[in-house]
Amino acid sequence: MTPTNSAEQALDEALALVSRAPEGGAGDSSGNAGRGAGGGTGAHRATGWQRARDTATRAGSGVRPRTHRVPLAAALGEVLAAPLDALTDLPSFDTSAMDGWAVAGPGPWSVRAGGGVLAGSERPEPLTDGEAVRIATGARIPADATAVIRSEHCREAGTQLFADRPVLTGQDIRPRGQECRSGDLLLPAGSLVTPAVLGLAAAAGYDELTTRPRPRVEILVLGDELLTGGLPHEGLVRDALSPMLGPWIDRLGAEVIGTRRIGDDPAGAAALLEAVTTSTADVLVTTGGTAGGPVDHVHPVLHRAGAELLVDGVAVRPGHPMLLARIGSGTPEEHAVRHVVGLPGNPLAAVSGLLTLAEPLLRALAGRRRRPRYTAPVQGDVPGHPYDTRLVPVLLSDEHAVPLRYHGPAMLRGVAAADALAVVPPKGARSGQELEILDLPWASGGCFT
Ligand SMILES: Nc1nc2c(c(=O)[nH]1)N[C@H]1C(S)=C(S)[C@@H](COP(=O)(O)OP(=O)(O)OC[C@H]3O[C@@H](n4cnc5c(N)ncnc54)[C@H](O)[C@@H]3O)O[C@H]1N2
Ligand code: MOO
Repeated sequence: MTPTNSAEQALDEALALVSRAPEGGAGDSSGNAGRGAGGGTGAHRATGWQRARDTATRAGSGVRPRTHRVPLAAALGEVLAAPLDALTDLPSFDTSAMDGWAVAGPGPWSVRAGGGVLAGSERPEPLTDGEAVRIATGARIPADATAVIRSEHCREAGTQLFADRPVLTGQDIRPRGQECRSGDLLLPAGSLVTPAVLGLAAAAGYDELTTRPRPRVEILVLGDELLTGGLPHEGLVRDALSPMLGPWIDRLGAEVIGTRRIGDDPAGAAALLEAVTTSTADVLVTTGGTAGGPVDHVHPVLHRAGAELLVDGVAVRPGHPMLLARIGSGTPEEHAVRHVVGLPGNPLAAVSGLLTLAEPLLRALAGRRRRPRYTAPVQGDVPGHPYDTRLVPVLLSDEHAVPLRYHGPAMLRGVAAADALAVVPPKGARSGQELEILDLPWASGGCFT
C-alpha cells in the first residue's frame, strides 16, 4: 500500500466510525452535536466539541483555588494569587542613565579630583555649583547635580570639563520613582508569572511570590497489550502514551506527580478504583478503556466511585469516547474535589482529548487565562465528518495551515511533525477557509514550565 493510500484509509477509518445521524440532527463545531458515544449505541449523546471545552473550563474554574508562597524561580509558569505591589520606589535612588559626568549648574565645570562614582559605590559627596564628577551608568547621582553628560558629548581639558552641545537640566538622570512608587500596583492577581515578571518582581524587591500552585496530575495508562521497551511483537504494542503525556501535561502548566500502568484484569480495575478515590492529585488522566470493549473499565469504575460524568463522549474525531468526570463536591465534609479526564487509547485520539478536555481544565485550575482564539486559512480542501468536528495536525506557514498526512486515530506520525491542530467543522472546509488553530504547547511559545 502506498503511503497516500494508507493515510486515506486511516481517514476513512476515522470517518466511518459514524454509523448514523445524531439524535436531534447534525451538530456543529460550536454547539450541540450529538451522537451515541462508546460504540454508537445511542445510549447517550456526545457533547459538541466547543461545549465540551467550555464544560472543562467551567469545571476547573469551579474549584476553590489554593495558594502557596514560593521562591521566585519556583513561581515561573504559575499565576499570581495576590497583586504584585512594588515594595520599593523604582529606581530607588536618582540614577545615572549613562557613563559620563554628573555636573552642577552651567559649564564649563571643574573636575573633582579623585575617583568617580561607580554603580553600587557609597553615597557621593554633593556637587557644588560648577563642579563635575565622573559617573558610571547605574551610579547614584550626587546631591545638587543638575544633569549627566555622556562621555562622548564632552571633553576634558586639564582640570576643566567642556560640553560639546547644550546641556538640558535633568538629562540622563533617572529620577527616583520614575517607574513606580512603593505600593504601586505593578501587576494584578491572576497574571501569569513569566520570565519578565520574575525580573520585575526581583527588581521590585521580592524574594518570594504568592501564587496558585500548578494542578497536580497523575497519569494512569491502561492496557495489557502495552510494552515498555523493544519492538512490538505478537499482538503487543509499545506504550506510546506514557512517554508523551507526562512532558505534554507538564507543558500545559501542571505538575505530573506520577505515571502508573494499570492492567485490564480485575486487579487493574481495583487499582483504578483506588486511584480515582484516593489519589492526592487534582486531576487523574487515564488512557484507554473508555470505549465499550469487554475490558474497558473506566466507565464502570467511575460509576462505582460515585463520579459525576460532566462530559461523556465528544462530537470530535478522533477521540470521541473521551470523558470528563468529577469526584467529590469540595465541601469541607468531603475530600477535595478531583477530576478525571479519560483519554481514549488510540494515540491521536488521546491527543485530541488532551486538547479538548485536559488543556482547558488544567488552564482553569491553574487560574490561567485562555489565549485569544486565532484562525489561519487552510491549504487545500479538507474532508469533514458529517456531524462531528475534526482535529487535524497542520504545519503553519506564513500564509497557511497545511494539513499533514498520517492523521489516523492510531497514528502519531502527523502530529509529531505538526505545529498545531486545525479545527475542521462538520462537513469539511474549502481551500482558503479560515480554521481555528490549536497550538501545540512547544510550537506556540508562551509556556513557561
Ligand atoms: N465498537 C466500537 N469500538 C470502538 C469504538 C466505537 O465507537 N465502537 N470507538 C473506537 C474509538 S474511536 C476509539 S478512540 C477507541 C477507544 O478505545 P479505548 O479508549 O477503550 O482504548 P483501548 O481499547 O484500550 O485502546 C484502543 C487502541 O489504542 C491502543 N492503545 C491503548 N493504549 C495505548 C498506549 N498507551 N500506547 C499505544 N497504543 C495504545 C490499543 O492497543 C488499541 O489499539 O475505541 C474504538 N473502538
Ligand atoms: O477513532 Mo477514535 O475517534 O477516537 O480514535
